[in-house]
Amino acid sequence: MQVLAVASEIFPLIKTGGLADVVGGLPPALAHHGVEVRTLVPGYPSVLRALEGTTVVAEYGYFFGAFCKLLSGRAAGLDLFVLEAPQLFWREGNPYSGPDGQPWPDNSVRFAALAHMAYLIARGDFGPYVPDVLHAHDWQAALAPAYLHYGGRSRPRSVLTIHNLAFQGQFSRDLLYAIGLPGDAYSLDGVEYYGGIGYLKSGIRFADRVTTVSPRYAAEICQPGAGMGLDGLLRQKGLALSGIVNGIDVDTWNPADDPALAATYTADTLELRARNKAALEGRFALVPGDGPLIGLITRLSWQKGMDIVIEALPSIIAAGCRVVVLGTGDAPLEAALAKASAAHPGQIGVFAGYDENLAHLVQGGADAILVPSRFEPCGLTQLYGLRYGCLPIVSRVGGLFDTVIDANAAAREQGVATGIQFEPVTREALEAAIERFVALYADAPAWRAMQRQAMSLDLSWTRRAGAYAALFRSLVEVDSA
Ligand SMILES: Nc1ncnc2c1ncn2[C@@H]1O[C@H](COP(=O)(O)OP(=O)(O)O[C@H]2O[C@H](CO)[C@@H](O)[C@H](O)[C@H]2O)[C@@H](O)[C@H]1O
Repeated sequence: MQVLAVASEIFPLIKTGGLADVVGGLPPALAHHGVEVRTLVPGYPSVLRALEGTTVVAEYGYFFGAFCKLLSGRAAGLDLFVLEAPQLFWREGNPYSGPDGQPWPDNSVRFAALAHMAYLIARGDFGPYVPDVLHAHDWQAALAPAYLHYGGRSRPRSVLTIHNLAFQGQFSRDLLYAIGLPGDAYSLDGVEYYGGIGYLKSGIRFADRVTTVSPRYAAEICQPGAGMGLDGLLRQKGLALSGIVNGIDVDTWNPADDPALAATYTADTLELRARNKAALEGRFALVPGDGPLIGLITRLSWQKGMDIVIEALPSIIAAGCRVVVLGTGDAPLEAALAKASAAHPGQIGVFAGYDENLAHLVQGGADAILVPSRFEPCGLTQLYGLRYGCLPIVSRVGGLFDTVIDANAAAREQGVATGIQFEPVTREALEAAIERFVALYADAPAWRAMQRQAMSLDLSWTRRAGAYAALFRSLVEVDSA
C-alpha cells in the first residue's frame, strides 16, 4: 500500500517541535507493516541540501505566484517529494517566521501551494505513482483534502492528523481565488471559518478520517474550551475521529547507545546516570549534589504551563530540588527564567535556545522531566523521559494522561507506576506534585523500581504504526469491497 504524506517539518531535516519527530518517525515504522510512505515537504534550504538522487518530476513557470519544480529523491533514509519554489521556501531558519519572530506574511500562500501540490500528486498527475491514501499533517497540509473535494475527487481517501489544535491557519477570505478554491467553497459547510478561510477547519471538514495523537486529546477536543472553536465540527465527525498515541524513534532515543550522553546505560546500570547528572551540572553551572534534579525541555509558551513553573520555582528550590530548563519561545517567559536563575545561582540553570544534543543529556542526567502543560495532544518529552528513566511529572491532560501511570498506592503495589500526575494546572497542584516527587525520590529502591518499569515499556513507532496501518487499510478495503 502506498501513502503520500504531506507536512511542513520532518526530522532530521527541519524541526521546530514534535510534528517533525512524528513525520520522520512514521515512514520507517510503517514499512514494517507493509505501507510505503513518500512524504511531500517544502524545499527549505536544509531539505534541498540533504536531498540525494534527485530527479525533476515536473516544472511550473507559475505556481501560486512562483516558479517551482517538483523533485523526488531521498534524504536521511526517507523517500521524499520536495516542492522547490525558492520564492516561497528558500528562507533559512524557522520555517514559519522571519528573523523578527513574526509569521511570514505569505504563509497562507506558501502552505496552500504545498497542499495543492499534494493534491496534484494524489490525483495521479505524475503517474505511475498514485497513492492509495493521502495523509496530511496539521494546518500547513490541511487544505489537501479540500482540494480533493473541490476537484471532484473522492479518491484517494484522505486522513488528517492534528498535532496541535491551537495552530489553525486562519486567513483572509480575499485569498479564496488566489489559492485555487471555487467561490462556492466559501460557506459554513466549506472552508469558511469565523469570517475567513480556515485551513485546519477545511481539513477536518473534508478528510475521510481525522486522527489526533492520543485518545484522551481526541475526546477533549470535542468539548468547548479544548475544542478551540472546532469542537462542534469535531463532534460531527463521530467515529471518523480517533486518537493514536505517538511512538518514539527508539534508535535516536536510546540510552544504551546515545553519543550525546557522558555515560550510556541500561535499566541494569542505572548508577551510571550519575555521570550524566554531573555533566549536566557542569553544563548548567549548578552546585553539584545528590539531591533531586528536575529537567524541562520545552517551547516556552502558555500551552506548556511555563508561567506556573516560574511562579513555583522558589518552592521547588525550597523543597531541595535543582532545576534545568532547555527552552526557547515567548520573550517574557525567557526573561522571567533568566531572572529566576540569577536569583538562585547554582540551583536553577537555563539554556535559552534549541539544542538537540543537550535535550538528550537532560533526559539522561536529570531525575525527573517536568511537563506541566495546560493541554498536550500527546507530548514526546515524557516518552523520551520514560525511555531514559527520567521519570515524568505531568499534568493530567491529553497524551500525558494516556502515557504516564501515576505512582498512587495501587499502581505502586502492582509495579506499574511510571511517574507523577497532577491536576489542575495550578501553582498549588504543581507544588504538591513536587512534594510527592521529593518523597518518592528519597525512597531509592522504590524510585529505581519505577525507573526500571518505565524503561521496560515498548514506546516504539513500530508498535504504534500498526494503528495507522490498520486505519489506512480500513479506508482502502472499504473501496475495494
Ligand atoms: N529547546 C529545545 N531544544 C531541543 N529540543 C527541544 C527543545 N524544545 C523542544 N524540543 C524537542 O521538541 C519536541 C517537542 O515535542 P512535544 O511533542 O513535546 O511538543 P510540541 O508541542 O512541539 O508538539 C506537538 O506535536 C507533537 C507531535 O504529535 C505532540 O506530541 C505534542 O503534544 C504537540 O503539542 C521534542 O522532541 C523535544 O525534545
